[in-house]
Amino acid sequence: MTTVQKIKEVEDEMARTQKNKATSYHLGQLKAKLAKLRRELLGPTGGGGGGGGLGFDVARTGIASVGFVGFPSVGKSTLMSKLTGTHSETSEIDFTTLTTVPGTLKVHGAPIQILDLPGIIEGANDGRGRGRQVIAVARTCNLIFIVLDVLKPLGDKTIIESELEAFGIRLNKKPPAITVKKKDKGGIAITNTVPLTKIDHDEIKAILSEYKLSNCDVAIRQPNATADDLVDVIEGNRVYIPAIYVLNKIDAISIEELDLLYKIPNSVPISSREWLNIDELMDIMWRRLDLVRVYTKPRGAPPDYSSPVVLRRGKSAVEDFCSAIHKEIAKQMKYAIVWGASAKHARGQKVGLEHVLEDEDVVHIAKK
Ligand SMILES: Nc1nc2c(ncn2[C@@H]2O[C@H](COP(=O)(O)OP(=O)(O)OP(=O)(O)O)[C@@H](O)[C@H]2O)c(=O)[nH]1
Ligand SMILES: [K+]
Ligand SMILES: [Mg+2]
Repeated sequence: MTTVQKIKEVEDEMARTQKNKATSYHLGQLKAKLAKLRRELLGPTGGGGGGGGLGFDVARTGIASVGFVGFPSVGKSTLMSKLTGTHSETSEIDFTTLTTVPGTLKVHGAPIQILDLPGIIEGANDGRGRGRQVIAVARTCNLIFIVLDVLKPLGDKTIIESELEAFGIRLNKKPPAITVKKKDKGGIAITNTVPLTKIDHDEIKAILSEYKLSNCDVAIRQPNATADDLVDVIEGNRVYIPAIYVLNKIDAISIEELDLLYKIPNSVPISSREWLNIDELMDIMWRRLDLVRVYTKPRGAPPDYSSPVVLRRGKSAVEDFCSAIHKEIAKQMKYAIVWGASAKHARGQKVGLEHVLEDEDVVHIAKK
């Protein structure tokens, strides 16, 4: 039996099994089995095929990247070409784009790389077409645009989400607040600071046993933690990426139909052909990228607001700011003065290399 067939078998058995007290151990086992099979499938020697990385290795530029994922002919290339001015072939024929086409877009002084990708279809992650390569590129992006055709958005949305999920991508989600600490002896100890509503001790034990974890401390601080959350923590190779649902081709529907579509969370209706509502899309893109702009203030001169140093959240300490300018600057720095949201007072605050900067802060570096 191939890995794909084994996955199908486990999925079928899960669908047949009703969740209740008596079945939770069994369901826990099945969920862990499924995660292991998927890992096998997606590994370097995975049975899924899909070809090598040909044409998918693009030079990564810019401070952050946005990948366009969607079914064929939803308008990904039309949007990417118009946004970046880089030509990417468009047509009414499916699978027009056959490789990753990169373009650059400057937003609030920050160069953002836009990656137009080939269309994917159901079964992409088990090797159909170039789906696996597309999803592998999406895994490395800082933000994903899931582009949907407004004439058939909901079915497509579910399929794309599950293809990305199966590849270990978690959309619009934070890593679960669960820790699993291995020990040499002592068996299994489960503690929870929140009530367990979606998982019970039997299911937790089944999952641990499937991963041969017979001595460990499990601590659950995640409200409504699920078996899948626990499996994600144990597997450990998940990526958590923000996603925006871009509902394209609104020029083809009525205002009444549009009102219904707005109810999809994290969605933005647009028309890439008629260039409608692109401003809103850009605003939301900027917010979800969550970048930190820092303005440099030379001694005795006003700050330079024209070209910010752009940093990523989580890598926005004064030290990161220094290395973004020149690798020697951190060594030469005596202290920095910071004005803005991260500073304690409006007059400016004297800080060191470890101080974390906020968006639109102004920084002066005093040298030794
Ligand atoms: N009505 C309408 N048609 C659009 C819009 N955007 C794109 N299209 C049309 O949809 C078709 C597909 O557009 P593409 O940009 O090639 O779509 P794609 O998603 O890149 O397609 P693949 O590369 O094949 O996956 C073309 O005929 C476009 O002109 C839109 O906003 N409204
Ligand atoms: K197309
Ligand atoms: Mg295309």
